[in-house]
Amino acid sequence: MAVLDREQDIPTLNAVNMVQLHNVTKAYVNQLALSDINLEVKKGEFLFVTGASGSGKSTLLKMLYGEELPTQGEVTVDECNVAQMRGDALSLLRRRIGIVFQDYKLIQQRTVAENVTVVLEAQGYTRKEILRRLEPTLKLVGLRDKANCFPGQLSGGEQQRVGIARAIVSTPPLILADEPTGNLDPDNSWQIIQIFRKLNAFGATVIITTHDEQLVRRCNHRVVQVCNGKLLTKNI
Ligand SMILES: Nc1ncnc2c1ncn2[C@@H]1O[C@H](COP(=O)(O)OP(=O)(O)OP(=O)(O)O)[C@@H](O)[C@H]1O
Repeated sequence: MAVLDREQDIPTLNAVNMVQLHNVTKAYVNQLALSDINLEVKKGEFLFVTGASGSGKSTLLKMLYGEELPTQGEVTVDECNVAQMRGDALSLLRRRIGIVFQDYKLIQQRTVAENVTVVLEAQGYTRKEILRRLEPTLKLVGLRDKANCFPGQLSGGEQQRVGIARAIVSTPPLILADEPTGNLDPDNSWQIIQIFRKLNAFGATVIITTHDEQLVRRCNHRVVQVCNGKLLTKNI
């Protein structure tokens, strides 16, 4: 996999883009994480973000849902300038983003079904609507027969499917997954990626960070690499 050149297209605002980073720098107190990066992700695209540990992949994703703010530059998601969003507006934007974590972040005392629907309950969906969404979501991630299990009764791959189900049950147009296969073996990793590819085929924009170069090579999707705070375009 050869690194070709910098992502240096100047972004232009238009509705075709789901995500746009324009001259974005992110500095933590003692650490420059990202330096003057530009990135456009079109609606319906599937993007892998690769890079060494500590290169800034998670930071990039966190800026998309407002968990971290850029030190300089502009982060636009679904035509919203994320840094300018506050309170309800930020909550509404986040509802349009499904987030999947490497460590699943499941509630151990709740069943699979409850873990998946807890967000819908918090968002005020009716019981009928929650049930209408639960069944096809569990089917899509292959967990229909595990709805009443607790996370501790599931394998790592199954727990990650619950994490994905929770992220997608409200059918968000943007799905962000931070090292979703980081704790999984190659077979499970591949199955998880197949779920994301299916969601992408249904129209979702998907952005996945990963260390797994082999996995990336098996898929024919766009790849960018974070390296020394810069974004490089990669050819697979
Ligand atoms: N809250 C924070 N405060 C200070 N420095 C931070 C903070 N979060 C991340 N960093 C630093 O910023 C850099 C980028 O971190 P980040 O977590 O984005 O990397 P990463 O590529 O996701 O790493 P990994 O693959 O290990 O998860 C690292 O040097 C990290 O130590």
